Order: sequence, then structure tokens, then C-alpha cells
Amino acid sequence: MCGGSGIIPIIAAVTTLWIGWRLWRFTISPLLNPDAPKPLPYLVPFFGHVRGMAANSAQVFSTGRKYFGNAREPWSLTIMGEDTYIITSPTDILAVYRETVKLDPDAIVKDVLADFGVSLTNVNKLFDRRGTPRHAMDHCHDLFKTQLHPGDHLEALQDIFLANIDALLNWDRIADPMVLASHGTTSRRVSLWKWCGNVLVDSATRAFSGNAIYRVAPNIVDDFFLFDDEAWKLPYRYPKFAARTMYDAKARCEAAFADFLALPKQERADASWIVGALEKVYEDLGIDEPTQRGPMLFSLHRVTNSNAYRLCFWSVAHLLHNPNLLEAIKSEMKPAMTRSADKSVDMSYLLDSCPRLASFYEEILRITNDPIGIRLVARKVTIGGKVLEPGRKVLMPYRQMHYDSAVFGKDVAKFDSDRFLNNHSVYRSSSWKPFGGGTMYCPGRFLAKREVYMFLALFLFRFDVKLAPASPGSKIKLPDLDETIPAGGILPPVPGGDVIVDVTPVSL
Ligand code: HEM
Repeated sequence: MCGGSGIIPIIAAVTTLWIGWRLWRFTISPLLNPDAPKPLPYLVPFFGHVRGMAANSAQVFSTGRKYFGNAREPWSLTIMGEDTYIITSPTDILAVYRETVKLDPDAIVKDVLADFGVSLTNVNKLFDRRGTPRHAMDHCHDLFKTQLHPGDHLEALQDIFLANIDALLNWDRIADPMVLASHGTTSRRVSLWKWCGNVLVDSATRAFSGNAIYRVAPNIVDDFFLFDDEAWKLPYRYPKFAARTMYDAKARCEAAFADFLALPKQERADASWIVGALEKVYEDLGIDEPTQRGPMLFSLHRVTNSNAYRLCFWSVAHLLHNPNLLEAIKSEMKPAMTRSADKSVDMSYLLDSCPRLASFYEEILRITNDPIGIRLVARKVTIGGKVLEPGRKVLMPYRQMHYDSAVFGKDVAKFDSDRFLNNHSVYRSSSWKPFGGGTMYCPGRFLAKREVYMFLALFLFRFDVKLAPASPGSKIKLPDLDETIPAGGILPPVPGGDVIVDVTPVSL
């Protein structure tokens, strides 16, 4: 009895101290900071606690433009207890890209590898220069480019990848888990989110790792989604109990890639060139523990998969909600479906002769993408007239630049599929950074476009797709983007948000 009554004041005291500390750290102390352009961002981390720690900083990033206003000079912000510099001006961002030594991109890659369970010893091996100007991780970045930039290796990968989409985006393959109901043999009600996800991640997994990955891990695609849905919690070091599904799925995926690499090489000869090239890097560094090689390969699998299916989802979702636009884009794409004798999709036509499609693609990227560049200040450096102190992170939330009406024209908050068609200069603007930039510039941007184009072409011409009627009392509406999570790429819909469609094959 005595013990019970004694614990209550202790809990009350700890709670008061915790609230007081957070008020001081995230609200009062930043308000006293002369660098602060406006107090509101500091209130977001404090009151945004409800959806979890990481959501706080996400709200600062994604609503950045609203709150940053016209703050153009670099400024400091306390995020998750870390003093961080926020850089929002395109000129300053280019200056950051040029400072490849003082503003270290490697530190962030090291963090990512550590999040994936790569040991400090092996991280050090990857970043050991051994007296040479470049370390093994620099070599890995080059390998990504060799595989993914235009050239023979991309051609080979792309042929397999696009053929996989062709094979999987078929009536016979519309099955669990994407089907919600079947109406006879010719109509199915389908979750668009799951349909796009399953076709694209399955196609990419087979293209990169070959079929052998499915022999060791038949559920690799399902596990990827269980991981990907909550993967944003990983860099925020969520405790295991608060993200158990994500951590369990991650462990299964890492084990899958470890088992895959343990197979004799001839049994996985259909894997992409990059897999063999990375395996050679691990061998040369003496990294042979399966528990290390698995997570390393899975970290690549993650980065190659997490954005394109979401971009596809939003592309199709916008078209289905806008019948006039759908017809215009379809009629522009049509020659690509009929020109070749074997009825294959003419990708060159889509890429070279469809300006409306190109503009639509960029606008979807603009509206749905929340990329963030990160660096660590390794040595004192001046950016935009402000001295940045070593040891602090630099964040570049690019999304706010994509909503700059001085660059992108009026009505930036609205979706305008002809925006890039009507204003070509936007493509070359330093404010346009959908794939990041500098040394980390996404090498997958060429493949991403081809994936989306291929998916759209087959989807629009192979099926008759209609939005399913809304349930009584609700209206059919495009789902909102979930801007409360720090996705670092294409945002998902809000939890529970989806587009439900009724599908019939066109040939029936
Ligand atoms: C819509 C699709 C995509 C978006 C929006 C996207 C975005 C990004 C962003 C923002 C970065 C980090 C840039 C930075 O830190 O400054 C990145 C890096 C990367 N992306 Fe993508 N990406 C997409 C598709 C792809 C695809 C399809 C692949 C591969 C097949 C890919 C492979 C990579 C790789 C390997 C990196 C790391 C580069 C390195 O460390 O050298 N991405 N991507």
C-alpha cells in the first residue's frame, strides 16, 4: 500500500520533468535563438509528438514551405534533440554539392549501413582509403552508375525488367493479395496500391536478383512491403517494441539475401550484373559473414524498390480521377502500342514522341515527392554567408523548392499536368531536384521513368479500369498524400487511403 502511493508522485515528477525538458528544448530555447526566422516550426516538433517521434521532423520537412516562408539563408533547427542546419535556397544547395569534403555525404551512408545492421568493422572496411584517393564505397557508387546509367548494363537489365512487367501485368496474375472481390470470370475489384506494388516490386526483384531469390524466400515481396510501410522509422532508431512488424520483416529480408548469396553462383546466374559486382567488392574486402552480406544487399534492394511503385500508383490514380486527361494521354501513347508487329510496347516512341506524357510524369513527381538531401559538417564551412559548425547535420528538404511559384508558375499547390509542357525552362531549373543531387544523385532515374511508362502503357491498353462506386455516404476522391512521415522520396497515401478499381480485360 505504502509502495503504491509512493510511486505516483515519482511518476508525476518524471512526467513533469519530461514535459518541461521538451518545452525548453524544442520550444522555448529555439525561440530565444536569434537564427530562427519564425517560431512555428519549433512548435511542430513539440506538439507533433502524438504520431511518434519521427513524425515531428516529417511535419517540419513536408510543411516546410508553409512555415519557412521566405527564409532563404541557412538556419538552424533542433530536430530530435540534434542541432541541424536547414538549407532551402537552390544557390546554397549547389554550394553544398560542391563541398564534397567539408560537407560529408559518406557519414549518412555510414548511418544507413549501420541501420541495416552492418558492423562498424565492415563499415570501416568499406570507407578505408588505404592510401588511395577513393575507398570501396566510392567504387560501389560507380558500380550503381555503371548498372543504372544509359549503356549496355542498363539495356540488359531494362529488357528483363520491362519483360517482367509485361508478364506480371496480366489478367491471370491479378490475384491475392490485390483482389478484393471477383464478379464472375470477367471482372475483379482490386486495390490499386497493392496492384502497382506487387507488379513493380516483383518485376524488379526478379530483374535484379533472378529467380533464385524466390527459391530461398518465396515471400520476399510480401516481406518487402511489411518492411517498406514503416521503413521511415528505421533511421529514427525506433525501439523494437514500437515497430516490431517492420523489424521482423527486415530480419527476414536480410536473411533471404544472405541465403541467396550462399547459393552456388551457377544457381543464380540470372541475377543482374550489379549483384555479382557488389559480391566481388565484399569478397575483396574479406566480408564473408552471411549476417553482413545479407543486410548489405538488402539495403540496395530497398533503395531500388521503394519509390517507383508509389509513383506508378499516383500516376494511375490521377489519370483515373481525370477522364479528359486520361483520354489525352492515351491517345498520345497509342502509336507506341500498335507500331510493332509483335504488339510489344515501343518504349522509344513513349520516350521521344510523347511530350504530354513527359510533362504529366514530371508533374506527378513534383506533387508526390518529398526527397531530402543530407550531409554532415566535417569541417567548418561557410554556406550562404553562414558559418556551419562541424558535427552538425545539414538537411536540404527539396520539396519546398518544388512549390516555389517564382519558378513553377502560379497555382503551384494544384496539379497541372501541362505545367512542364508549357514551361520547358523548369526542367533545367536549379530548383528542380526530384532525384536529389551532387554525389548522391539518384542513378535509378532513367530506369524509374521506363518502369512507369511501361506500366502505364500496359495498364491503360490491356484493361478496362473504372473507379469502384463509393460506399453510401462517401464521395469518390483521390486519397491524400501522407505528409506526416519523413519518406525521403515518393509519399504514400494517408493510412487506409487507396484507389479501388473494377477491372475487366480489354480483349474479352
Ligand atoms: C521515382 C523513383 C525514384 C525516386 C524519386 C528516387 C529518389 C532518390 C533520391 C532522392 C536519392 C538520394 C539522393 C540524395 O541523397 O541526394 C536516391 C538515391 C538512389 N537511388 Fe533513387 N529514386 C527513384 C528510383 C530509383 C530506382 C528505380 C533505382 C534503381 C533501380 C534507384 C536507385 C538509387 C540508388 C542506388 C541510390 C543511391 C545512390 C548512391 O548512393 O550512389 N532509385 N534516389
